[in-house]
Amino acid sequence: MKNYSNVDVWIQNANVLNEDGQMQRSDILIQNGKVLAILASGSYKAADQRLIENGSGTMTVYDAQGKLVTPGLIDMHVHLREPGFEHKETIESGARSAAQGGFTTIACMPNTKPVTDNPDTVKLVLDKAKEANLVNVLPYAAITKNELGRELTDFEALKAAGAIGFTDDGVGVQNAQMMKDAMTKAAELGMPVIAHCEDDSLVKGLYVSEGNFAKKHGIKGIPNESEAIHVGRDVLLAEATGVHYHVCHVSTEQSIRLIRLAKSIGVKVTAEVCPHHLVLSDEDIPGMDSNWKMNPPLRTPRDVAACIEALEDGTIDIIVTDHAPHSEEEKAKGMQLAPFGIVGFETAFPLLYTEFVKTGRWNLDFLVRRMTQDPARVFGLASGKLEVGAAADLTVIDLELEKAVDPNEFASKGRNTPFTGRRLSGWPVVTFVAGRAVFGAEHAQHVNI
Ligand SMILES: NC(=O)N[C@@H](CC(=O)O)C(=O)O
Ligand SMILES: [Zn+2]
Ligand SMILES: [Zn+2]
Repeated sequence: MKNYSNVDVWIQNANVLNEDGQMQRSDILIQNGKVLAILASGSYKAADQRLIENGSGTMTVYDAQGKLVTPGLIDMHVHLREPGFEHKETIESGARSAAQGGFTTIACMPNTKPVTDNPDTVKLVLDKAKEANLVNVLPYAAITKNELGRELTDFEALKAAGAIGFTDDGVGVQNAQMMKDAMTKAAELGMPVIAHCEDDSLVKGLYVSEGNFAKKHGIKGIPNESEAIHVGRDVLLAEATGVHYHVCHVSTEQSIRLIRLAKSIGVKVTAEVCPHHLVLSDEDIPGMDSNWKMNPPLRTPRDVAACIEALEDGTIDIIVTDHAPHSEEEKAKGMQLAPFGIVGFETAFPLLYTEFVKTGRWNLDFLVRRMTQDPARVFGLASGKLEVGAAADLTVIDLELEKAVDPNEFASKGRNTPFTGRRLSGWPVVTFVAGRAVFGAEHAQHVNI
């Protein structure tokens, strides 16, 4: 046993998933924000005793009491709304909400006001995130100025300012030449293009998908092709340009078919799916309630099944929330007029744990990987794994804790969720970023040794 000295944080009795997906009762030692050691529980006591005898500094001790400790969750698609829409969310409130949901790294979309289409706004986002001092915030920058699809932004300058990829999320890039130019430029810079896939001409004024809900209410629905047409166009352009092309919030069987084909011939394409598109279909929508309105819309049960299978077979790589807060006034405008979007940080893990792991469909390890090391792999991040030397970004999850979703408990300013009242288990209880508890700190006890 090595004599570990100057330990800042000692997490005792953590259940950690090892490389083979097996649970191991472990103690985690943290020093200077990094994982110093992962030891079999019980084995650190003696060393601690020596520390006590030496009488060195202050250590934070947290007894996980057998709770699951995972690498901090990563969410590569979120809306923080600042600058410009601070009444919906701020970087501070969004980061707090992320931490409460167990996320330690989040990548925020540029559909702010001003749009994050210039280096100053990228810097502002990074500065505000630093000020909030909660979770790691990675900004995306827009593909086109003001996300209007007319003129490319300055990719070099945006990359230099700290943007991690380019996307016009919120709208699709309608012009194929524009998308091809963007991909060519991004490929030169070694940056990914992240696409919200939606053909405007097929969705004008529509707000639910073409399915039984639309039929029942006698309204015209959004067809699946509106998404898949862009996916098909873009995988061809990705093949031609060699760019890393990432598909946002995949929701249809047709898109999945195209992504599967593109992957099979070696196109550099990756894809994400949101918890709501794995758990809900249009047939679950209870009525004209805007908390069930999001883009892409909830699709048919057949699409939901296709999304689940695609995640399982690797066609879809990662899970993201697309956390999209809106104010109560905005959402009160009714199904037709309210903005698209639902919040996602604080229900994502418990929802998927309850629906897929507790039911026996997925191993716990599968779910955790899709929310940690897979997003890190897809976007080339250093985080996502619990290992010695890595940043101590960790999430403590109480798999036994069961409670109903109560939006009043959200740290987000947004309350717009279709999951109110749903009983879920597997709630994050403490979130550490670089060894500091940014959520649930009250459970991490300080002792002087
Ligand atoms: N997903 C949504 O329904 N809304 C997002 C935009 C988007 O992700 O396309 C938003 O910004 O509100
Ligand atoms: Zn989108
Ligand atoms: Zn989005």
